[in-house]
Amino acid sequence: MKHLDLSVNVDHVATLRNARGGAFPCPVEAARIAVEAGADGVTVHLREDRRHIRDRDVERVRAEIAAPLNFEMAATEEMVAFAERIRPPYCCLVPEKRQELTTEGGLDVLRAAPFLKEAIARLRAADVRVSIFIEADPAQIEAAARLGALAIELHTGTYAEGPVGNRPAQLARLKAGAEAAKAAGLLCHAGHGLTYETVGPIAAFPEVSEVSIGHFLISQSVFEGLPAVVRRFRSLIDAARA
Ligand SMILES: CC(=O)[C@@H](O)[C@H](O)COP(=O)(O)O
Ligand SMILES: NCC(=O)COP(=O)(O)O
Repeated sequence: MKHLDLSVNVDHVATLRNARGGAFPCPVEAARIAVEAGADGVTVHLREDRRHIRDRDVERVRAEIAAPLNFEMAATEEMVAFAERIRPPYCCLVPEKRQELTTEGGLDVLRAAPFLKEAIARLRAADVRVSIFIEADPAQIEAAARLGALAIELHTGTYAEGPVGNRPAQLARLKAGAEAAKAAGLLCHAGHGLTYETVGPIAAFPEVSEVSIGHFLISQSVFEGLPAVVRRFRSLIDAARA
């Protein structure tokens, strides 16, 4: 089966750095180490409140890291203008709520503000490939295609973080979403909450071409070291793909 890209999300290296307000650990250095260990790309989410990744981190990842940057952001005027300036190869539009601990669900494309369409058009004009973080709902996926997205990223959080007994049903829902993306002519990415235990069944979907993994991967690095964790994810993904 075709190679599946692993994009490593370094947001929570910045969370640790910001806990003491200093310069370490550095998310750009983490990105460099992850790529050296076999990551195909780097993901960062610049939140409106800058709680972890900051503007300078994104600029430095873009300028200093050879692997493609997947820039996650809310579809706001501020973020679109930022993306137009740094022109990341990939941009993933995500819903954002100031009080949430992490992203709580997919972007509701059917009810999205009119600005979403303008945001996608402006990003495309800046040569940015746009994906939308979305629930595995065929109606949402078809709407994403109509808006001009190149890809969707299936929200895997409900599968990965929910009760183990619900996983077969959640996987069936995600698989149908992956098939709907393919039928709509969209690339299919997946991510949120994935771990060693939950990545395999998602990587086994032939429609999925990229997974982005952050919180568990960075947390586990405290115990195993970042290169070892990236290598282990790489081999779990490759095994599921074989
Ligand atoms: C879109 C997605 O699932 C995650 O990348 C999420 O945006 C992570 O955000 P935090 O790193 O702030 O939890
Ligand atoms: N898009 C998902 C992502 O970048 C990482 O999500 P998580 O593994 O931190 O939940």
